[in-house]
Amino acid sequence: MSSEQAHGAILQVHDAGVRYRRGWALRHCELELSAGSITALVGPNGAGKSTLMLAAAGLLELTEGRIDVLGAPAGTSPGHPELSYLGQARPLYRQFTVDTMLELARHLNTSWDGPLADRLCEEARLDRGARVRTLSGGQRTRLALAIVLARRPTLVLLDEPLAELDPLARLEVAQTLLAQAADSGLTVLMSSHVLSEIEDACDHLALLTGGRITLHAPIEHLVQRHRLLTGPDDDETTLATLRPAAVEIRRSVRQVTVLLDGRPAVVPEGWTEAEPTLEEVVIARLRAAADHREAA
Ligand SMILES: Nc1ncnc2c1ncn2[C@@H]1O[C@H](COP(=O)(O)OP(=O)(O)OP(=O)(O)O)[C@@H](O)[C@H]1O
Repeated sequence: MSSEQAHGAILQVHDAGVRYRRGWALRHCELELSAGSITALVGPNGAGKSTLMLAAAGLLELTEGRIDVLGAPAGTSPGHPELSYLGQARPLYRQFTVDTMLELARHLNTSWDGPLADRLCEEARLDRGARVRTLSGGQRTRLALAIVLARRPTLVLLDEPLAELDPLARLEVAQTLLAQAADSGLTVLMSSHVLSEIEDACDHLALLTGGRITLHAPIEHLVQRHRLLTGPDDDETTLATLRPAAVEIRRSVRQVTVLLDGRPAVVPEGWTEAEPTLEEVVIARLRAAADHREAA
């Protein structure tokens, strides 16, 4: 075990930048994942999530900065057998049956966990004799996930693994990832637009906006540290005191709602205080980042 793993940092992204022909997709990006964490990578379309994961998987060269995976630079030849990456295009042979696909994966991977692959396929109710091309999008995702996890990696990078899954399948995949993290210390970074399921599947959230990680925290802390204050929209004096810690101020009919990064010492008279949901915090942060970019 390397010193980085001993300290718990499985993935370290330092000042990473990727520049495509049209400009920077990632810039000054910092992120550190500790062992056994399951992190949701959330951000608007085009924020750089896939780019970050491709670079961490060693499939895309950084223009600047550094990414270390398990203590060695990403992309180090002959690659990291302990890292599994699942991109949005699931890497399966369409003509193969589920069984042949699993057999091939078993031959290609020295650390193949057959019983785990069988259990995940059973859980996904996959017909082992069915050809991959006849599977639905969600079933293909489940098969690809079974193969990725049965390789027994230390770190998995999953690009939108929940996108094509029905609500029950999302829950099952979430439970599988949580169990793997708890049982074998698996570390997961998964991009997702499905905010409602993130709380079931992940314990950390990293927000990627404009090519940088702008927020990274345990989900529990993230929700607890914010407060939603609602009051009359003509109370400009109170609003002025709240503004410095406000992530977002939204006005509706005769009311104003302020999402505060922090807790007010006292709730102002005529105002109510509530704990926001994770979705409210993330949406407010995404809107604030979009407004900031528009104003720039
Ligand atoms: N191969 C490429 N060549 C040129 N530009 C690219 C390439 N891949 C991505 N980009 C650009 O880089 C930026 C980040 O793209 P990326 O796919 O990483 O975002 P994303 O956050 O994964 O988006 P989404 O949520 O839509 O999947 C975008 O502006 C995109 O147009």
